[in-house]
Amino acid sequence: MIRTFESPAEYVQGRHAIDQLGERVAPLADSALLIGDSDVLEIVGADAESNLEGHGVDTTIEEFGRESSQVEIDRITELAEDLGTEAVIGAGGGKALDTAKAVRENAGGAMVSMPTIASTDAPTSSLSVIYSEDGEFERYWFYDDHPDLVLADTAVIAGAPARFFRSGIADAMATWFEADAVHRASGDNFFGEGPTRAAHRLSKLCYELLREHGASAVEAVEAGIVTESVEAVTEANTLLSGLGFENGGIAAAHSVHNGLTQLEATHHATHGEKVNFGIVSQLVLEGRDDAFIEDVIDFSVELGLPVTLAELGVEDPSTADLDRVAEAALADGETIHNAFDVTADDVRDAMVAADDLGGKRL
Ligand SMILES: NC(=O)c1ccc[n+]([C@@H]2O[C@H](COP(=O)([O-])OP(=O)(O)OC[C@H]3O[C@@H](n4cnc5c(N)ncnc54)[C@H](O)[C@@H]3O)[C@@H](O)[C@H]2O)c1
Ligand SMILES: [Zn+2]
Repeated sequence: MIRTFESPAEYVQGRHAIDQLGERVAPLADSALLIGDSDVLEIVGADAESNLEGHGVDTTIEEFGRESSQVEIDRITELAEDLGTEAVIGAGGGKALDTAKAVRENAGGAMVSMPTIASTDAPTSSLSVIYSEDGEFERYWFYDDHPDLVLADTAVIAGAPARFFRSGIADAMATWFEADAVHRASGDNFFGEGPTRAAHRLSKLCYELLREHGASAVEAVEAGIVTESVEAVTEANTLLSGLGFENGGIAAAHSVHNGLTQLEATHHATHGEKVNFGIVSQLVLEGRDDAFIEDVIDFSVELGLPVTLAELGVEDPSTADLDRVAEAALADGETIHNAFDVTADDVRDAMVAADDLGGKRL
């Protein structure tokens, strides 16, 4: 079996890491197009621009329209090509970073991820998740290249609403359960090859850090302060989860997430919040014992993560709705097939059971 492990070229994390943006981008490019939505630009736009310009990187800023859709990718690609910029910098959450990656794929040059929230493991990966303009999951888009630089400023991340940080913990917890399921089923990683032992162990370290530091890190972010717990969890959410999911492979939790996007009512829930429900659904599919599942649910509840469909916005779902979610979770190419041989009835019933178990622990 061929095993592969790939990663971004450089990862930088810490309080005021943004002060190093210019010196780290300058060796990669003489000009940059920085994209972020209006809220993100308000927070980091001016600092990023002056730091880049201060290191001789000619910088253009463009407001991102908030959805990683083909239409938005095409619009920004045209701008990057017209400007002839040598680097695309994505600032913000997963959607801005995924859009920046797609623009780099189209326009060439270097790609820099500057996550301003630790909400997902998108910053390090070499793929984008593409949605319709209405926010429904459409497809994954895989690239040959990883980001050239990932720069995470923990002062910015700890200053953001804690909900994003909690969501990143859920996305990162899924990394362990999914990589472990793929490992046991001899499934593939995101590169279509076997996962390395390193990927499996990094995913486990990711989960351990979350269990050890998750609660205190969430409290710190609620207070807007940076502690070593915040550093540990940011690293787990961003670096370890990113390396772990891509190199270790994902499974049912993310397929349930993708299925849930079929229901309009879930669109206000974050990626991580939907993934959290997917984790418990996956554990039910695996036939884990009651105590194990209750422990994961209790940790989620302690952190304030949703464990029921109602918390995701879906009150009293009809069987037809749940069947639609289950069928979407089992669509061709879905990652659930990496580790599970199950039917739509199995997935629907696992979601009903997860919802029921979650409701009992609230
Ligand atoms: N490509 C991958 O490998 C990968 C992995 C996981 C998730 N994803 C994708 O990532 C997306 C979800 O990302 P997300 O949950 O980060 O949502 P998001 O990108 O929509 O960002 C959420 C919000 O955070 C706000 N924000 C960002 N930084 C802030 C700050 N410092 N302070 C205040 N507000 C701030 C933004 O304005 C935005 O409204 C989904 O599309 C998902 O599919 C991709
Ligand atoms: Zn995810």
